[in-house]
Amino acid sequence: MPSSYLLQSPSFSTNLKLPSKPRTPTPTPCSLSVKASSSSSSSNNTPASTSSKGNNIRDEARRQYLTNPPQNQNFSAKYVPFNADPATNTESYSLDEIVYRSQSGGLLDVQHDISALKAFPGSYWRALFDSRVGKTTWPYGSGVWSKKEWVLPEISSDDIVSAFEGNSNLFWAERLGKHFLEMNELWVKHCGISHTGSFKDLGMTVLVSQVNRLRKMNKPVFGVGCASTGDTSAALSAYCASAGIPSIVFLPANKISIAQLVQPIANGAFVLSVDTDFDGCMQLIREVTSELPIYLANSLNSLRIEGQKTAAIEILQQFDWEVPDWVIIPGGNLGNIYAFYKGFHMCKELGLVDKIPRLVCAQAANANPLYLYYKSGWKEFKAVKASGTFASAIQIGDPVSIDRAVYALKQSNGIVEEATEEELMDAMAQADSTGMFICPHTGVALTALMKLRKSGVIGPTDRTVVVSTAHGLKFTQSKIDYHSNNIKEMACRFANPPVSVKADFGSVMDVLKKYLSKTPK
Ligand SMILES: Cc1ncc(COP(=O)(O)O)c(C=O)c1O
Ligand SMILES: N[C@@H](CCOP(=O)(O)O)C(=O)O
Repeated sequence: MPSSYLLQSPSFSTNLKLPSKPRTPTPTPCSLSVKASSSSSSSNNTPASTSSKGNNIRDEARRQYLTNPPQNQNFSAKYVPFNADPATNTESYSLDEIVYRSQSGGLLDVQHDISALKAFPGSYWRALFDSRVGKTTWPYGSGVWSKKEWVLPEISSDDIVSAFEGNSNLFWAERLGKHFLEMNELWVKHCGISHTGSFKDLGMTVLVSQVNRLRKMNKPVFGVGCASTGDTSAALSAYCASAGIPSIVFLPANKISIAQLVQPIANGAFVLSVDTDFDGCMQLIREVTSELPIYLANSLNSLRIEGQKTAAIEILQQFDWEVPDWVIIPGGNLGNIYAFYKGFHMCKELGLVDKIPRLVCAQAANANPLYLYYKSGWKEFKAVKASGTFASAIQIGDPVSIDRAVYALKQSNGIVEEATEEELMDAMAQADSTGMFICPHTGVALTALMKLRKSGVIGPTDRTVVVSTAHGLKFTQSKIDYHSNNIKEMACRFANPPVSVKADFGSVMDVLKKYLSKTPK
């Protein structure tokens, strides 16, 4: 068992002696009045959070809305059963209802009024979204809320709880691509460079904003709860704290990193450390939220998907609306793979692009129910008992969004791959050696890429995006274990342990000369 699991107390010790283009706004291309890019705060040299009249950015958004309300915009969204046949389905719910499951017990999906959105051409949406990047206009400075019409079109900007999440870095991983993968077009979408250090912020801003609205409507929501492997709980507690809403998090005891554990504690959440695994916590929170006025924040709640899907739209935007060939995503509870599919699909359906990328979902071999299902030719799904993995945030054996993931993969001609502990840790170390500092889950996704490159499925010139889902700084213990050669039955081929040396000139020179003679120029 990796030693990071043993971390529950901050007083752990280790063998390793490590020192303790913003875009130019494009004019909106149609006569529709769009409050896209009020530039009052940036054009008059006043601080971003206050206008020249002393209003804050929320006040300014309200004033803009009242003086110049949007014309001809009847955008709306509702819950429908996931993958229901639109021709026969009669079941739907307002987003202001508290409902997580369909009548038959299946998943729900947020369905947008596509015909209202289609009243505007793809070129309109592209220009509108592009015009909002790099601004502080409330709420469009967020990469999620810059697509508000496609996310929660009916929520008042006043109710939005946002840390201006999203707009994350999509960078060209030149050396990793060329050196380790013989490919020129490897890109990493760094969703972990975010407010709480993971992609969960994208969905949580949407969910907590809707909760804020529900509470103002006097709906019975005392607080918001989730089960978590560490990232959902961090995001939930931060957004709730920012809105003054109580949060309750169920964490599997001794199975998340110290950095993740401390996040909800610091943000004032009510933290339950439960003696079970994530699947056990998930079961408990589902039961609890059906009894108590605690709103369920896991991605079973389809509101989360609406925020997470914006990362896919961002990728297209960052490539100037050119579609990459492949997008590789690590999967656990499996909401995110569907969120990416949904974002890409909406862009195609609404004419922003003409195709979607092929999706790859990557799982840890120790927690691989989707992989096994895929390998069976989608014959029979069986939940598994997930074992310990360094990719601890995806240690999930009974994913709630299994149906969503299968749908996304089938619709995108997708593939599922898996990574052993050694493969994912080696991949992480290789990526880090090219200047990154990725999380083990991104190591899982990179392993999938390495396998697909080796088998020739992904070609040397294919433009490929690996989604990095969390910040590496949340998972330093795994890196310490690896670079200390401190993992049972793992060769740690790329370990780079520090060299202990006496504090005298001669010893230091000896060590350096040896290093220089061995290191290739
Ligand atoms: C860092 C990280 N990567 C990947 C995932 C997988 O996302 P999903 O559960 O949506 O499949 C999670 C959470 O499960 C995560 O926290
Ligand atoms: N990795 C997740 C697991 C729960 O995922 P969710 O997206 O279904 O809430 C976490 O960080 O808790």
